[in-house]
Amino acid sequence: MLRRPLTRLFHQCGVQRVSQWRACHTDRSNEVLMTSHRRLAVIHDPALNRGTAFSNDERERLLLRGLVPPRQQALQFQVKRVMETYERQRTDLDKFQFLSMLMDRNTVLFYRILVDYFEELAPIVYTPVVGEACLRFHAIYRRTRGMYFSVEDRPHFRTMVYNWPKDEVDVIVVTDGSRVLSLGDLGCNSMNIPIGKLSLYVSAAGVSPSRTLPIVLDVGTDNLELRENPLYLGLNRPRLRGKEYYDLLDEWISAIRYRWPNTLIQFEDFSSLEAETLLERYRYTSAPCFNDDIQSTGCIAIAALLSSLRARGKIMSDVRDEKIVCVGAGSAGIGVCEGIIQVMECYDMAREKAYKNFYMLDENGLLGRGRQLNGKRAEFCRDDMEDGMSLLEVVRSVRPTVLLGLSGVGSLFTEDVVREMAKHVDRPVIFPMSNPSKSSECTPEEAFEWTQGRAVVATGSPFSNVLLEDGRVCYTNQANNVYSFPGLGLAVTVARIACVTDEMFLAAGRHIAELSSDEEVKKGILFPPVKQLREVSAEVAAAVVFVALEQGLAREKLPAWACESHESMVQLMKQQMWEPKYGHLVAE
Ligand SMILES: NC(=O)c1ccc[n+]([C@@H]2O[C@H](COP(=O)([O-])OP(=O)(O)OC[C@H]3O[C@@H](n4cnc5c(N)ncnc54)[C@H](O)[C@@H]3O)[C@@H](O)[C@H]2O)c1
Ligand SMILES: O=C(O)C[C@H](O)C(=O)O
Ligand SMILES: [Mg+2]
Repeated sequence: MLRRPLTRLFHQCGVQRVSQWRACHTDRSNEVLMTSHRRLAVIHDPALNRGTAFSNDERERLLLRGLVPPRQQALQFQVKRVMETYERQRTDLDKFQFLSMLMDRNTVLFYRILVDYFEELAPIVYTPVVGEACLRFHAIYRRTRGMYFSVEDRPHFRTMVYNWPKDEVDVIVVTDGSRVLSLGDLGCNSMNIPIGKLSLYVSAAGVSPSRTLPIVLDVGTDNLELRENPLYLGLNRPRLRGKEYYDLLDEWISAIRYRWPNTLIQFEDFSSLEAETLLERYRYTSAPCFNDDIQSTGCIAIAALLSSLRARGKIMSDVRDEKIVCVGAGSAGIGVCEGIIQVMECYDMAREKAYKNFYMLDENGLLGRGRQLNGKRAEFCRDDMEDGMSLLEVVRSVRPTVLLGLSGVGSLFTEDVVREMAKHVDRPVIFPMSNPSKSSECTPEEAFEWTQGRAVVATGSPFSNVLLEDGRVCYTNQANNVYSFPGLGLAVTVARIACVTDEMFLAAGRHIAELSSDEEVKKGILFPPVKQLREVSAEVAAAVVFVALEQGLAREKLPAWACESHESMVQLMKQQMWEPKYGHLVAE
């Protein structure tokens, strides 16, 4: 395990331990809601609303008699009705809208169906359909959710944060909409991204929905088509850049920290330069924050790669022998490759040597001799190869074992490229990780067809398994950061982790790689399917908490029984998960 100077981290993050396991942490699944609302105000509050499920007693106390149909229905029948209507929606965007409206109406019912039908619904509320919903946000907008902080709101951020009605916020997901999936600058239309990510914190890791806050920073957009559209809901101005941009971010983070000093902040879909700069600016100087596209994507790539070693009958330390071609040198590509370098370091490989295992390409081809780049990117330039070589040339000359796609450009892994790779390796590892689906560098079907089913495949967006002509089933995996951020959020919330470190993502990635059985892995199933994400999140959370304990960053004193083993910690994490069910509703 890599180590950082912990005393410095401890000091910078202002860690203060609490001495007691707080009683309020004993059972998050069974929330008690208190309300002074009565009559329609109850029904119109999605956190309180139970639709037809209000009990007679609740109808009496909250003055609801006559305001809802007489027959009382259990949650399971509401689920049945909602799912029947959902199935009748014609397009994916209709389904997205239907679910958004349900989310606005009844929190418990929305999350009940999301948890129960996760595999079917996650691709709608999250990748890939959320991308389409962002493109159309201005056209399909119905009701506000979350908060917007715009250039024009400066210098009022410190007062604005008090407009949010909750004193307790566990997780914020924030974007400035500058790089939404591979769809480019979508400005204020990006709000569905934080909403979608947070709905996965709740459904996949049991973070309480009332303690989440989606935020868009409207710093303008350079998307002229949007700006000129009269229905666009963001500011009609070019994107703020340079010092003014960072000043705005400083004001925003200071306002957030003023009201919610411990809240986890997830930076999402910022364009690469800003993503990397903001991460370095805030990671050790303010309370917990991380960049999902860099760190969390690194985590799932680590998991997929290590698990693929098992699939190929190798041992984990063989990671040092991988030859990795990564197409895409944005923050996601760099985050993934840096994550894999950390794994190589765990197996005693010197960092300088580890860089030699990588061949990175951007839109100008291979990062080779003479390429002028700064920071981490410069480390990946190959002095021993000509700059700008094409992907096919690189694959031909390098004979890679692993091909990563983080370019945001669909179909870059052409038949020539994949067949060339497959000539030299028995089981080519092919991870087209770009989102949404149409930006996938190749489809699993193509990867399996061009390698006669020998490839080990993981994609960013969900794809089905593939049936080859000879009757063999080839398994695909979704290498998406959704395997990591919800569990991390649960860990930070429960253990009140002061600072999110790379070691936490590393431990989580290594752990996810162990979750599938040998039999599954041999078939190419690299980790459990998304429908088991709640279990995976508990595993991830436990792995993260142990790193936090080791690094002295857990401020909550956790019960001794939970710290005894990984399994006990998983049990604690499961206990802490919010469950979508109608709990106690107390009339104040
Ligand atoms: N699977 C996941 O969990 C996950 C997580 C984060 C990001 N992503 C995806 O990764 C992609 C990239 O994200 P980013 O933030 O790094 O974006 P980015 O725009 O900063 O980076 C894209 C990189 O690809 C390069 N590129 C563009 N066209 C190319 C071409 N034709 N050939 C080779 N390289 C080319 C660019 O030069 C740049 O280096 C997006 O599609 C995003 O959705 C996936
Ligand atoms: O949103 C996703 O599906 C993954 C990732 O955060 C991305 O930006 O593509
Ligand atoms: Mg993202």
